[in-house]
Amino acid sequence: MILRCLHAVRRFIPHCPALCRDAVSKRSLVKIPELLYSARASARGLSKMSLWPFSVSPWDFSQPNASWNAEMQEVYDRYNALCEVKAEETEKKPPWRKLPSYNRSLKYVTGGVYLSKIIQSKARLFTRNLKEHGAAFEYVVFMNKQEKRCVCLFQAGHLLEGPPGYVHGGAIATMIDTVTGTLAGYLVGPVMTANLNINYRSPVPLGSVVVLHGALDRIEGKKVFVTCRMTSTDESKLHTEATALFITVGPQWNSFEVS
Ligand SMILES: CCCCCCCCCCCCCCCC(=O)SCCNC(=O)CCNC(=O)[C@H](O)C(C)(C)COP(=O)(O)OP(=O)(O)OC[C@H]1O[C@@H](n2cnc3c(N)ncnc32)[C@H](O)[C@@H]1OP(=O)(O)O
Repeated sequence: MILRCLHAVRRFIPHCPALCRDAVSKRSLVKIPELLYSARASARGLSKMSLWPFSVSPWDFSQPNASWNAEMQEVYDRYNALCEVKAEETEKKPPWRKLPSYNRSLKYVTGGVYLSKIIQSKARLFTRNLKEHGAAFEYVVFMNKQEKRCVCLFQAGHLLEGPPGYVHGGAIATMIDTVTGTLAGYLVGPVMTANLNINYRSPVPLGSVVVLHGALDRIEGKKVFVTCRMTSTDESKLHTEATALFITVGPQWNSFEVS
């Protein structure tokens, strides 16, 4: 019973590997009181951090944090202000909405209802699973449903280095997939990427802030075509251009097997 509890603790404290390794070895059972004390201490520490998984209200990674540079904060403030602007009298909501973002996104988005409970409990979004703020993907998506477009502010951390001093092309592709996929998913429900075409026009300096502009091109049956441009924050410099095709997927996801 105790072992099963410790295994459960190991599953839910992914950021405490040393404790988990110790906790599941039978030899360390004699140290259980110490381990429990240590687990409590870890829990206290982790609960102050963003990734504590037992938190009642999940951590929203779209909130500003200390790793953001002045430019990221300034552009964020600008778009965030748009989310508070009242639209025409006839419309109740402002046209812009800042999307929350969690490290277990599927749990909290509409599409998650199509997935089995097991998939939901295991599903992670890899862009949101690093402990260190600012090390990799710092981003926020603002959605304009009326205009069927979105913008994403992206600050690239040092772990995303490809060519010396510049962001890796795969990391850029990840962000384009994330932004276009979020837009498609927001507009039509759960989708899978079928095709992604990227033209890299100019390298993105590591640590810099860029803006991704995603826009719906068209919808044809199950196919959702989205375009994306990645530019400097003042839009004077084009970094990448991309087109993406998403295919809507539905309840058949329930038949996915989980190992
Ligand atoms: C409140 C907040 C909301 C949002 C909050 C979101 C939170 C967080 C978001 C993070 C956002 C991350 C977004 C990442 C999204 C991935 O990264 S998904 C992972 C990468 N993608 C994959 O692994 C997909 C693998 N491929 C597949 O599973 C299947 O091939 C697909 C794509 C589902 C298509 O399935 P299929 O059975 O082939 O589709 P099928 O019905 O036969 O074809 C439909 C149509 O599409 C066409 N088609 C299919 N594939 C292709 C292709 N590759 N090229 C061209 N045409 C194609 C077919 O020809 C057909 O055309 P029509 O005959 O209808 O004209």
